[in-house]
Amino acid sequence: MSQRTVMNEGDIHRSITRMAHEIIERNEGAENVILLGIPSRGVPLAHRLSEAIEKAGGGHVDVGSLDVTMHRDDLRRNPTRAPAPTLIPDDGIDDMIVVLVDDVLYSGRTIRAALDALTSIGRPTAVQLAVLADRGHRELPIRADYVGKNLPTSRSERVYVHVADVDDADAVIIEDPR
Ligand SMILES: O=P(O)(O)OC[C@H]1O[C@H](OP(=O)(O)OP(=O)(O)O)[C@H](O)[C@@H]1O
Ligand SMILES: O=c1cc[nH]c(=O)[nH]1
Repeated sequence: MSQRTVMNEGDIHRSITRMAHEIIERNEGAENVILLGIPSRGVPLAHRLSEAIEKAGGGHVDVGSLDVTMHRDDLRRNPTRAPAPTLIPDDGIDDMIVVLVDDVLYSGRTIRAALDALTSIGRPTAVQLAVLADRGHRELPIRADYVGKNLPTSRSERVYVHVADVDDADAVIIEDPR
């Protein structure tokens, strides 16, 4: 097995800062934006994006978390996943621009489940997607609006995002089982 670090703390910080600027530019400000992190690591990343948006002059952006466990299409194959909290800002998501935040985008199935989960919560004006790492190999017609880094990978590899809030330090690592 081999591992290689493809993003370090500085790279992750710069990517989040850039994505924050892109969110502000695309939405002509961030006053109608809500960030919903997908547990587990999407949630601390959403908080960091919110801080970066505020630093970039976009003002305060609410952050919540969206658990997708019960909406997954592999629930029957893997029934032991523990649900995580869904926490929606008090004013809800109606007529807001929801930016879903996740660490890795791969098959797209987690994001499909997130879109399903959102429909029971409200009707946003638009839903956008921010991911720290896009490793390709999509199985559904889903793409990210904001990407920290595109990581060409083989299917046998696995991408691990470490965030200091949960792990020891910030890093993005590709693990090759061979
Ligand atoms: O595009 P996909 O094929 O759905 O893969 C991406 C998802 O996989 C990982 O979550 P995982 O299910 O491993 O759980 P975790 O967040 O608890 O690590 C990652 O955090 C994404 O949410
Ligand atoms: O490589 C992968 C694939 C799915 N989810 C991850 O976090 N990494």
